[in-house]
Amino acid sequence: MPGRKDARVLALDGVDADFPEGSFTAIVGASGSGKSTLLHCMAGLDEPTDGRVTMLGSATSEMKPAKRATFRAQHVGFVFQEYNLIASLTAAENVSMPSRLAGRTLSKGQIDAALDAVGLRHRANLKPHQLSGGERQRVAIARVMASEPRIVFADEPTGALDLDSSGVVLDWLRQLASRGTTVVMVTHDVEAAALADSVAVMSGGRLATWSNCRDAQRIAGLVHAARAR
Ligand SMILES: Nc1ncnc2c1ncn2[C@@H]1O[C@H](COP(=O)(O)OP(=O)(O)OP(=O)(O)O)[C@@H](O)[C@H]1O
Repeated sequence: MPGRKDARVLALDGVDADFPEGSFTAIVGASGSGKSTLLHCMAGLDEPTDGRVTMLGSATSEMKPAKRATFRAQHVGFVFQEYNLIASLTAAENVSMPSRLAGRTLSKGQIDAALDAVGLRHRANLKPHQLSGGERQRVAIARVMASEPRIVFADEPTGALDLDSSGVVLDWLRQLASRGTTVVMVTHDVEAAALADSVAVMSGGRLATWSNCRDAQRIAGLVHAARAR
């Protein structure tokens, strides 16, 4: 822990998981159970003190940071609650940025289509501070759509959205997986988790249960049971 050298937190403990290509997995669990840490370790945003992460056949946890960043730019998309939009760029420029970093230039038509899909074409020239929280989240989604990554990590993708927009986002994540993208989504929303192909339940830094359950109430029960264990 920063500033407290002796204090140690075991955020993840013996997690062993495989996310097949084209699968849509929800990671659920009580607050503090390690969901975001797992997502960050998988995505290479945090470095595990022990263990190994492999994506698309490459051991990304063993890559040097610069190589891992290039790998992420080429293959990975993020939909995080903090949006991670670049403040000085417009919505349209934010959408085109990952592809530019990966060495591809998007046409105006591709950028417009991605913004259209999330209902924000009319906001293309605005900067993040001129958009609402939900709109920023939708720009982050358009950005991932336009760059068509092979893997998408989503952390509470519906957290800042109203019911309608949540439905659009979840539909889109489903479609993405059906086209072969691997989607891993951390969520507290059991209704959202019920739309995934499988649900991983975390508790105390461990993966407590895997389930194919599509019933929100039963998923809530699994979270509760894992917490009680
Ligand atoms: N930078 C950090 N320093 C110290 N402890 C941390 C840090 N990040 C996370 N933790 C701890 O690690 C554990 C797992 O945290 P994590 O954020 O992964 O949980 P989570 O399941 O995503 O929680 P939430 O649903 O509340 O977002 C928690 O006990 C948390 O307090």
